[in-house]
Amino acid sequence: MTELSALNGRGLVLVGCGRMGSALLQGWLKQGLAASAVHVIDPNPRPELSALGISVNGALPADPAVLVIAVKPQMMADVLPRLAVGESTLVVSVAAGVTLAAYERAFPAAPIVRAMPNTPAAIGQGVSAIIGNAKAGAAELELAEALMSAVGRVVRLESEGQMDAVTALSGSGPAYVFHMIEAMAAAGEAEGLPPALALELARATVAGAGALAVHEDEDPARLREAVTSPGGTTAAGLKELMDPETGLPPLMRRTIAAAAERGRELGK
Ligand SMILES: NC(=O)C1=CN([C@@H]2O[C@H](COP(=O)(O)OP(=O)(O)OC[C@H]3O[C@@H](n4cnc5c(N)ncnc54)[C@H](OP(=O)(O)O)[C@@H]3O)[C@@H](O)[C@H]2O)C=CC1
Ligand SMILES: O=C(O)[C@@H]1CCC=N1
Repeated sequence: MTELSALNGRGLVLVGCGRMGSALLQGWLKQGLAASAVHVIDPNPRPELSALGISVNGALPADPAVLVIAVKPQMMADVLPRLAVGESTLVVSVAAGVTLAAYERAFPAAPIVRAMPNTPAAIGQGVSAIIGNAKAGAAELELAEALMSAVGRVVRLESEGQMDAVTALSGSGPAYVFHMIEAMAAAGEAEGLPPALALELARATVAGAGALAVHEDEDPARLREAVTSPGGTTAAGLKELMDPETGLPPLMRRTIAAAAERGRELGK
């Protein structure tokens, strides 16, 4: 695995240091990237960046090792024409929707990797999918993997065509889970629980179930069955939740289809 300290000589430029950019940056600094090697471009940078010794909105290195783009897709038309890198800089973008072809028009010589992380990256528990363009060889993909591994696990995609579905599933997915916590808590309240207790139980249940789901990669269907006593409470609840017409499967299908479609629109 590539060590991020290897970037300290030529440096890394981060364009957009909002929620995702700053989560990534924290991970990189923990993994040995020197603050003095980081150059952030952001219109409203957090004051602590300069205090850490990071260059903020200053002169950029002529030939950085990596250029990371973490601005909103809608900003891309403004941002890309202002940036220029050559063949020896790896471009990594985490933006939803925006295609490798769009980055290739801006950086025709560069190896380019699209990455799709998610917000658990902020605590090192994200999952990112990556896909590179034709100029991104094994070394560049390994470097992109090292960058995204700093904030969680990484999967490599077989084709860029999978990226909108990935974005809809794992990129947006934490929001669905947070909404499930909200919905479970509201339902607990409706059954008579005090709001704070309902929220505590919902949050702890999702956290515990999530931890169990990744523990030894257990099959979620088996985990579900282990909760479900024949003729018991879970079976009664799941009869509603798993209803093929009105339950979670068709709702999740529509949810992820809508998110993927939005990714395709953002890429146009
Ligand atoms: N949030 C998420 O869960 C995920 C987001 N992403 C992707 O990450 C990207 C960033 O999203 P997120 O971090 O949530 O958004 P944020 O709005 O939190 O971050 C974007 C940052 O870019 C800054 N910015 C705006 N214009 C420019 C510019 N011209 N040059 C440099 N920086 C600029 C913004 O500043 P200001 O706020 O002052 O405008 C902000 O700090 C998006 O493309 C999104 O698709 C990917 C996976 C998950
Ligand atoms: O909502 C969005 O567009 C971004 C991409 C995935 C998560 N957040």
